[in-house]
Amino acid sequence: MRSARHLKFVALAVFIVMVLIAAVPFWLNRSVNDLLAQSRAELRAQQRLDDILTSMRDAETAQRGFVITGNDVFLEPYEQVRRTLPGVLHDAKDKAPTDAERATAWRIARLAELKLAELDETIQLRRRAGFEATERVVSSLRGKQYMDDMRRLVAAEDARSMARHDALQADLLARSARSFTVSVAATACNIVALGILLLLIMRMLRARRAIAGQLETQTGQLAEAVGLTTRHNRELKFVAEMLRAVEAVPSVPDAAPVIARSLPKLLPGVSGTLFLLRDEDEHVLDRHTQWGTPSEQPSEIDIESCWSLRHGARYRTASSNDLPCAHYRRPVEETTARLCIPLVTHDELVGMLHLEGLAAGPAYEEQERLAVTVAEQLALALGNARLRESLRRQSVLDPLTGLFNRRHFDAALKRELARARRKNVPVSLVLVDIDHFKRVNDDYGHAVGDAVLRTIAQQLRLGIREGDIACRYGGEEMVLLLPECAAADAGTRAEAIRIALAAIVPHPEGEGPQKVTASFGVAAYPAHAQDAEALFWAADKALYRAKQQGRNRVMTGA
Ligand SMILES: Nc1nc2c(ncn2[C@@H]2O[C@H](COP(=O)(O)OP(=O)(O)OP(=O)(O)O)[C@@H](O)[C@H]2O)c(=O)[nH]1
Repeated sequence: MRSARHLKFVALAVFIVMVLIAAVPFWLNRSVNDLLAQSRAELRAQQRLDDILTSMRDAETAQRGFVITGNDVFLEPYEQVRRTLPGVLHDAKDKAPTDAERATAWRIARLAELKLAELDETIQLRRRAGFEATERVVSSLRGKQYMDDMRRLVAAEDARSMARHDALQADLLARSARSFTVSVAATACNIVALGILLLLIMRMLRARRAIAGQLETQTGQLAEAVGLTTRHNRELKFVAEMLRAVEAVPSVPDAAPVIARSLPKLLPGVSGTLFLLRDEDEHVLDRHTQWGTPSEQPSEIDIESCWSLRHGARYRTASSNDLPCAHYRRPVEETTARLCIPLVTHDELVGMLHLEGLAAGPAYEEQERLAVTVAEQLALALGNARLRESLRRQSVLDPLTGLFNRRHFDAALKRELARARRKNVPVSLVLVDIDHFKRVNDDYGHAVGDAVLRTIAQQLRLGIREGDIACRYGGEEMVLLLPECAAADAGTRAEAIRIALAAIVPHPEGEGPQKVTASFGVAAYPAHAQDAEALFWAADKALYRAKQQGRNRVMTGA
């Protein structure tokens, strides 16, 4: 841009110089014209003086003819001069080019007027007194003197005027020659300047074309960038929407339908399968969801069956030359690509995204970039969901037995009692206390005691329905909360658990007790108590009775 401005400035300067150069011959021509005008004015002034002299000669000849003949016919030229002379005299005096010439013109005019007066006088005399009288006056030579003076003045002026005219001609010739030389030089200069100007204009046009080309390229790049940004923004919006939805799910499996709904929007035409790492087995991933028209995939895969999981990096197959993963059930197609992306967050594997039907060719790179971005974000969101789930579980679960803890039990008891009141249904409570547990600890140590606690917890879990809650209330005391269960049914269930527990041989190798029993205290709302505290107290009293009556038994109600 700066160089274009610079070029414009130089072009303008060259143009001004050209105009100035072109003006020089005009200026010289004007001075030549001035000289010509001067020369012409000189000639006209001279001509006017000559005209006066000629007129006066004509008038004198006419006067002579009249004096000799007395015939008025001879006076005609004289009359003509009388009519025209004043104007001629006035012009001669007024239009003389210089002061000296003006003074001479005045003197000649004065002589002409005197001569004319003398001619008048002789003509009048001829009419009045006849030829002789007139001849005497004419012979006085007064009129001749006027004419001689006039002739002398005009001749002197002629000579001076010729000299001046010659000088002007010489000057004119010199100036014309100079003007020609300058004109030729100016034309040559202007041709050179024009050439420079043309070169500059061509350079300017070239620079402009280059700038226009650059601008066009930049405009194209800008449009491409805007298109790319718009597409990225749309993708980011979809990713953000998906992540928000995944963040809101209560557990990792709940995220599956959200992902299956969102990914087709982000990767249209691409089918996929989401595998998630199994909680209790770090080598197995379960198939959680699929979308699009995916190929058949196993319901669970081993880490070893996928190259991406083995190497911890995305794995792509796009032709039959590529080694397929073991979880592929169909051979690799030549027209589309498959991509396995491990979902890893904070160096921990969360799952694996298997994509199919990816475009082959250059569009693939773009799809892969997006798929990897989505997978990274998804791994993070799923990792967070898993963390949230685990934290939530930890806050309500007892770490040793995996049963709910006392805090959760208290809240659940209140909630179930309120529901029972609203729905007018019973709720039962079963307190479970291990018999002679102190002995187990004393005889085999706390580790074995803990193992016994876990065995009993497992047995309790197995013995209750879905929706029932088993808690470790504290120490070796556990409690079952059985919604919509009356005292009799609760007693029957407790009895079944008791029998199952008594039948277990926890340590067949002899490194722990061969038998474990527990006592059960059962109480129910509304049969034995109306509120949580009373219900618990009633169940505790029943438990106490079971202990009192020899342990390993179930006692019910107040
Ligand atoms: N190993 C282990 N022992 C526990 C735990 N919590 C409580 N205990 C033990 O459980 C025993 C409870 O003993 P007691 O209350 O005297 O009753 P018991 O020996 O079971 O006798 P009865 O209930 O009358 O049959 C104590 O020795 C506690 O130390 C635990 O988390 N792990």
